[in-house]
Amino acid sequence: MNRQTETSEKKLTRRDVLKMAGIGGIGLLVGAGGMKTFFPQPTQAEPSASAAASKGDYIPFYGKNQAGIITPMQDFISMAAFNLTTSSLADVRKLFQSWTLASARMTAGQPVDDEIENPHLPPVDTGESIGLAPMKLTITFGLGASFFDDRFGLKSKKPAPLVDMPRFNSDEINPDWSEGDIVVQVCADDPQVAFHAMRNLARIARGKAVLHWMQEGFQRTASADPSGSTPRNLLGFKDGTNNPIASEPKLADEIVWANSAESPSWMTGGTYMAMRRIRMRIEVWDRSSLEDQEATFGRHRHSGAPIGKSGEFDDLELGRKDSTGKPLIAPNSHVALAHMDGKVKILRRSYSYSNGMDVKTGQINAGLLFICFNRDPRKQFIPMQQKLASADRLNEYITHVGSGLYACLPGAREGGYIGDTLF
Ligand SMILES: C=CC1=C(C)c2cc3[nH]c(cc4nc(cc5[nH]c(cc1n2)c(C)c5CCC(=O)O)C(CCC(=O)O)=C4C)c(C)c3C=C
Ligand SMILES: [Fe+2]
Repeated sequence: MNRQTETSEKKLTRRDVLKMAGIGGIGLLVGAGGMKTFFPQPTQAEPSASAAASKGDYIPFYGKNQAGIITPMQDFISMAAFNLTTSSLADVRKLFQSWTLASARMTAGQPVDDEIENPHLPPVDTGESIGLAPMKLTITFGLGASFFDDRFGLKSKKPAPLVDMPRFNSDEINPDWSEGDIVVQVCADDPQVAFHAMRNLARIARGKAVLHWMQEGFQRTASADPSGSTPRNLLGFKDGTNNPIASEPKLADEIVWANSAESPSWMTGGTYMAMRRIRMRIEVWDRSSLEDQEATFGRHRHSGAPIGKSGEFDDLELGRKDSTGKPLIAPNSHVALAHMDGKVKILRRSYSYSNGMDVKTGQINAGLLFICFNRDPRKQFIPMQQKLASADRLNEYITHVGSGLYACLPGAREGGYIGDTLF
C-alpha cells in the first residue's frame, strides 16, 4: 500500500511527517495539526504477507459491529481499562482516531504504523510482533459510566442501560481492578500478538490516557483441542455449554445488540459489557468431593451433562426429581440459578486467569475473568448476578474482586473511527 500523504503546501511522505514531529508513534503526531492534516482517511488495512498465507487468521476491524463480541473466542485475552488524563473532547477524538488506525493495522498483522528507521529515534512499533500472523486479533473498545461525567460535556448522552454496577452480596471489589473511563478488550490466538496490541495502544494513549488496570487471560488453545469442544474452566468443568449461539442474528439482536427501545441512537450496533474478576479458592475446591463439585454446578464434570443425564447438550429440565422426590439439579446450584427460568440470557465470553502466587497466603492467585455482553444489563446481567450472589453454592469457592460495566461502541466504517457516532 502506498501510504504517501499530501498537504496543501507540499508533498510529504509519512517519514517526513514523523521527522517533523521528532518522534514516532501515531498518538504523538496528532496533537498539533490534527490527524486529518497529515494522514489519509483511514481505510481497511491490508493483511500482511503472513496474514495472506493464513487467510482464516484475519478478522477485519471495520464493520457494523466491533469484532470481539460475537466473534468466536480466541485463545488469549489482554484486557485493560484506561483513565483519561485530558479534559478536552478534541483530544479524546484524536485518541480514538489514532487507536482506530492502529487497530486496523495491527488486526491485519501490520506494525502499528510505518517504521521510520531513524537510529536516533525510538522505533514506531515496539517490534515483538514483527513477522507474526494476525492470529485472529480483535480489539474492542467500550466506555465506562465515568466517561459521561462533567469533563467532556457528554452527560446527557449517557445511555440509560449504562448504570453504576450495584454492590452484590459478598462482593470484595478492589477499586484498583474495577471500572475505568475506557475499556479495551484485546483477543488473539497468540499471547504475544495480544500483548503487543495492548502495549502499543497504551503507548499511543500517552499524554491523553493512562492504564488503570490490566489483566491477561487464557483458555486451552485450539491446537490442544482441535475438535473445538467446550473449554473447561480452572475448576475443571466445561464452561460455555449453554451459551446462546451468537452467530444467529435473531438471538444476537434479542440478547446482545443495543436496541432503540432502551439505548440512544449513537449506540446502534453497540452493546454493553459486564466484567467481573472472580478469584477462585482453588485449594478449597480441590479438597471437595466430586459429588459436591457436581452438585455445585448442577452438571457432571466429565461429560458436562446436566446431573442425571449423559449428553453435554441435553436439556437442563430443572423440574426432574430423584426417587425420594429431591430435585436432581439442586435449586441453589450454579446452573439452576443462572438459568433464570430460561427467560433472561447473556452472551458469556470469559477467560481463565492466573496471576501466579499470592505472596501473603502461598495460594495460587487464579480465577475467571468473567465477561459477558447484553443489550440491557439492568434486565440481564444485574438481576442474574443478584440471584447468584444471594444463593449460589459456587460462592463458597469464589470471590468477586474486580468489576466494570461498559458501553461497547458500534463498529466503525472505513474512513470513520470508533466512537464517531458519539463524539
Ligand atoms: C452473572 C452471570 C454469571 C457469572 C458471574 C458466572 C460465574 C461463573 N460461572 C462459572 C462456571 C459455569 N457457569 C455455567 C453456566 C452459566 N453461568 C451463567 C452466568 C454466570 N456465571 C449462565 C447464564 C450460565 C448458563 C445457565 C443455563 O441456562 O444453563 C456453567 C455450566 C456450563 C455452561 O452452560 O456454560 C459453568 C461450569 C464459574 C466458574 C464462574 C465464576 C468463577
Ligand atoms: Fe456461570
